[in-house]
Amino acid sequence: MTNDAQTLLILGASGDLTARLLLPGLGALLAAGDAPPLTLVGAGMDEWDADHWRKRVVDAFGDHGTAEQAAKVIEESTYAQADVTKAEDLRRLLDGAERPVIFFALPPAITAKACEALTEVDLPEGTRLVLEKPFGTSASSAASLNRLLTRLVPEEQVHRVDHFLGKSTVLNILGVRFANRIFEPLLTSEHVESVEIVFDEDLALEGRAGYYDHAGAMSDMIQSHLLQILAMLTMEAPLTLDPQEFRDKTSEALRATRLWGGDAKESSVRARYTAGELNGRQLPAYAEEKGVDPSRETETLAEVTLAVDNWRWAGVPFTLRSGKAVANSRKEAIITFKAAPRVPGGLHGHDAPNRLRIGFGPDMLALDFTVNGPGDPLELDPVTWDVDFGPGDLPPYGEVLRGVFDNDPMLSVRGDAAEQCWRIVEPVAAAWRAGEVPLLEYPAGSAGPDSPTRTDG
Ligand SMILES: O=P(O)(O)OC[C@H]1O[C@@H](O)[C@H](O)[C@@H](O)[C@@H]1O
Repeated sequence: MTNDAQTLLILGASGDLTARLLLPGLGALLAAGDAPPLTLVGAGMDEWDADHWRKRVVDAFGDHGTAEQAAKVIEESTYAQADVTKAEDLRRLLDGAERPVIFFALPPAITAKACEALTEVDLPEGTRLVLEKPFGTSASSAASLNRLLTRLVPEEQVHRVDHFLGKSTVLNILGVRFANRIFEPLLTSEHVESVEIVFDEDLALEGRAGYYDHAGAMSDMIQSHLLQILAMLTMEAPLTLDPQEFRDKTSEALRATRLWGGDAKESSVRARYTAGELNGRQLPAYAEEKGVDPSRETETLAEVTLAVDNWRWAGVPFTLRSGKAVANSRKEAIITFKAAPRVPGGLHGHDAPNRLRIGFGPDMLALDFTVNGPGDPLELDPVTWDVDFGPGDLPPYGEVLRGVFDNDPMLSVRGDAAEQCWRIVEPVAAAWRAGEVPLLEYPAGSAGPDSPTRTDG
């Protein structure tokens, strides 16, 4: 941890992201004693006084707020009403800030305007820019935003946040693959039949129409988070976790990734939930949720099958899927191995595939395989070995902020990777816009629409 004093300036301080994820992550980091001496400044359109802002911070920090450094940060924290798309307001906010971290907790269009305005401001030494997903809305808008950012600070000082990279089991993929000899030699097209990366949630829209109705499941989850997991699962071993080296490897994997079979009609599914009951809650149809424009045809569940077209993975389908309001929600990467080439005659009874599963909530690792089980010694039975990791020391936003304060961009998405992620999903988005893939329906609280690629279990 660096001991240089820093200022965390949150643009969009009154928003949902700040209260729900960013401040709780900061509180946990401060309570863990892992943050530098910090000044916290909130800025937003709302006319708040400092007391109102501090109360929001206290609420968001929860129990962490009583830790010594957290209490000090709260006490000294200030709030400024500002139009963050105006250079004069940004200049005022940055006046006297030490090595500022500017966190854009804002929608993409406002972030782009705020960055534009920053080109007219002399940025203090050591300024870092932290941008939320979605980073742009297409490969070309992401490329323009990247060009704009290079006019502000060097790439190592740009942190494109993907909080999935701060999740402990996502980071655990590195240890599972590259610190063991057991799994890595099997992770090739010779042994792997298929891979699924599934993040189904029992959460529904939860009042986020303003953002979600313009994003939909593919931009919200697949284009960002699930492609990052795919990159971690398919990358070659980095020499070190030096950010340049690590991100070269993940970018290389993304560059090899394209739509399976090249036809979105065959390789994608889109759907949205209708009314239903989920965990005792009656949910309205998505189209009837407050703030939703039904004519937009926003999907609440997306599934895309991809190929990672390189020597190691050619021929293995990778299916990425995420849905809202799904019952028994699964959050796992499931690597399904090919069957044993031949089971000796005489062994009988069970032929379920071997699987390695990496869970992203609950955080766990499991291996499903076949043994001669109890009873009849020649009858085969399935067994599962699993490891429960429990939560990481810090919530994902705590990890992300630790990287930013330490000037370590490893957990942030590099500019070229952000463009690649859009490039991968664009043929699907185009086919959806053209109506080539039907928008299916599934009742909230069901398992989602039927999909030929689906593995239940
Ligand atoms: O499970 P987590 O860590 O909250 O992440 C899932 C969330 O990730 C966010 O980035 C998405 O915008 C949400 O729609 C989603 O619910």
